[in-house]
Amino acid sequence: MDDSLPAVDPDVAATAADIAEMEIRGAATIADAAAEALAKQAERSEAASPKEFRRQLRAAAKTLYETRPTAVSLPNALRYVLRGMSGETVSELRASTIARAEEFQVDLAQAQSKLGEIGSNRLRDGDVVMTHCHSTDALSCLEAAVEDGKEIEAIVKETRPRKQGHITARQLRELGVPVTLVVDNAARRYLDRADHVLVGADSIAADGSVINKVGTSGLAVNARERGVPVMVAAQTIKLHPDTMTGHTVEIEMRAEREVVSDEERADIAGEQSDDGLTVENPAFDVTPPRYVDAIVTERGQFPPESIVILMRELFGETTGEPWAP
Ligand SMILES: O=C(COP(=O)(O)O)[C@H](O)[C@H](O)COP(=O)(O)O
Repeated sequence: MDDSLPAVDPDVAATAADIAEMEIRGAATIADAAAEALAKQAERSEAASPKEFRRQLRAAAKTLYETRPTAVSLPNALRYVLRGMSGETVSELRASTIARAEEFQVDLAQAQSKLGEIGSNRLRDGDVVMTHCHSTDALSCLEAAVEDGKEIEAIVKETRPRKQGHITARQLRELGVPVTLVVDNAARRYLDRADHVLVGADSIAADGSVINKVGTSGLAVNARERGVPVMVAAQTIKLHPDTMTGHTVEIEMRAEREVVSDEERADIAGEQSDDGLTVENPAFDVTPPRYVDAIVTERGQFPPESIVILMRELFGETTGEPWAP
């Protein structure tokens, strides 16, 4: 990678900052914003040569890529747009990049609604669904079920430390779905009332492991023990091609202030020095495939163990950094 990459457009820098600070969050939304940012870089570029244009786009992709490490939808989106950048002149390169980014955004939205229809077929009238975090793919399944006239109820886990469950609760209420909001620790008790656990994914590994908001794996283990099926709603943009060649998915560690304030930390430390106090804040965890009943994509639903077939078909042996030529 070239160290002397040019500065990026201020809007690209702003999008990157919003992703890092989680103003823009959730794997599909991040992918959509990244594609749009690349289009903006292309549109605003004043590059004097095709070579310079390509360097600017690579710089923009690198800036966006370095924001958060776990959701593979981000590098998949960047790779998709950059691979569509073609032409001999700056204006051809610009037009092809913008068109490719738009195509990506349209496909993303269509895939989500297709996935929603497929996922909703698993839900019956009167079902109670337990959710974790906030996933637009999971919401799409619930929305399609409601549009089909099914009465659905939801038990929504709060999802500490950032309480994305509140976003889920609000959106479900907008759909008219009755919501019971519970703290994460109450999930096992409320699984007795649930017919399904429904979550999204940030990445799906080749062995069918699901990487999603921390707390998903514990929920899935408890659901298996209680006999409640676990359904993962994940567009194929969440399939992690590098895992086909043995790479693991990096789990993002976030700031300890999301868990304890400075004041709370000082209070815990009391009279002691706080040297011996460690606060860890992993944002995601890994749910092994044996706890997952179905991965629902826009291409149909799959048992987790067979997802690698779809992954190979869609991504071939693609690996490497998204801006690699
Ligand atoms: O774990 C999260 C969000 O984590 P964060 O809030 O840390 O980004 C979501 O379940 C997935 O990203 C899927 O979301 P979607 O289905 O919208 O892609």
